[in-house]
Amino acid sequence: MPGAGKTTLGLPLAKSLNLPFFDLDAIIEAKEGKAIKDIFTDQGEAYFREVEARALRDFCMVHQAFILATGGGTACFHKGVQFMNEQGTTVFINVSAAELFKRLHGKGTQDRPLLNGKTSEQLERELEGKVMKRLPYYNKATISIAGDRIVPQAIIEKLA
Ligand SMILES: Nc1ncnc2c1ncn2[C@@H]1O[C@H](COP(=O)(O)OP(=O)(O)O)[C@@H](O)[C@H]1O
Ligand SMILES: O=C(O)C1=C[C@@H](OP(=O)(O)O)[C@@H](O)[C@H](O)C1
Ligand SMILES: [Mg+2]
Repeated sequence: MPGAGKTTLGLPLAKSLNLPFFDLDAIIEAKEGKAIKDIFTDQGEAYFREVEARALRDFCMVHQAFILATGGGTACFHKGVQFMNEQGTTVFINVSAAELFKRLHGKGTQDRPLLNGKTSEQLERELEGKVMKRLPYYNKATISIAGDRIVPQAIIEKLA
């Protein structure tokens, strides 16, 4: 989910495993020459999902061993989780909707177009709804780690 810590945990995780780290949103922004939120505004979500799916597949064609932080929706559109599971190991960082709300309300929604412009109550409900809707996809991940204070070491232990 957005706010789960994919971007934050990805870099130290990659360092510990001696692997290069990449963030799919950053790759998309570089390719499109604009911020994720501007892609949503200018071209809409369906376009973003196509670009995201293409960027993921292009990336995997040229990279072998890496840690990739995806966006929260990557697994859930265009058979994302199925594709990623064919490529390697996927990790579901399972953080409660209540904790996601604590992390994201206020500034955390500014660059997250799907969560932007909502009241606190709307954001809380939106996060709960999204978690429920997306769980069937996230639950297909190879490895799942749950909790509101996940550290890179905990992921490494699950990978071992
Ligand atoms: N393991 C963690 N424990 C506590 N706070 C975290 C953790 N991971 C991320 N955060 C905080 O949550 C917010 C979103 O993190 P981010 O890595 O951007 O999430 P994602 O890439 O999954 O959307 C940031 O403010 C970050 O500091
Ligand atoms: O959950 C989503 O659908 C999205 C999550 C975002 O990434 P983060 O999960 O890093 O916020 C970004 O890819 C885009 O705004 C859509
Ligand atoms: Mg991120």
